[in-house]
Amino acid sequence: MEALCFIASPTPLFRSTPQHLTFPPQHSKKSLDPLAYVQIHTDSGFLTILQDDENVGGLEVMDKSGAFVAVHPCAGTLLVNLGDVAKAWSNGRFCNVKHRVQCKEATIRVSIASFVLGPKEAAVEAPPQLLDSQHPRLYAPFTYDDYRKLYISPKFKAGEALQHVCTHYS
Ligand SMILES: O=C(O)CCC(=O)C(=O)O
Ligand SMILES: [Fe+2]
Repeated sequence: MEALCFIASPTPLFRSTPQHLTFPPQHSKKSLDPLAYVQIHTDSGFLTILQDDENVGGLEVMDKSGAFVAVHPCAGTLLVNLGDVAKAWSNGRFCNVKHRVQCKEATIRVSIASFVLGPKEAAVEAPPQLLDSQHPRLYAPFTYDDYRKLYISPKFKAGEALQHVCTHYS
């Protein structure tokens, strides 16, 4: 059995890597959740447009209390969620939702994720209009490529990488 995650072709703002998820989930580290197709994470880019499997569930998003809420399959819909670049650019106003995909059924699960990442070379930084004395800059400017290196580091397993580009003001 297997689950497939097809990902759209790259442009400077729109880029990704194909994933092929097998059933049962296979992990290199025993400490990881054995029921997860995709471990808890935030997406690294600005936003993700997801066409999930219309029949097989498994996607769960974390609410403000830290509890996971299932996103049930809904035919004919797309799901959009914001990622780390959106949170940094908005100076914390947009939420980079934590989510995971749990293995609920021994069957094929197909999802299509399209990632809008961020500028290829320019820095991601909150514009001056979003900053004032009540809202000091929360994140040091970074390029998406540099941030991606931090994001994929094995040190950050659960969507915590963005915390490491905080400025000293926060
Ligand atoms: O397949 C899904 O429902 C979500 C996949 C996902 O979270 C991702 O690729 O970042
Ligand atoms: Fe994701």
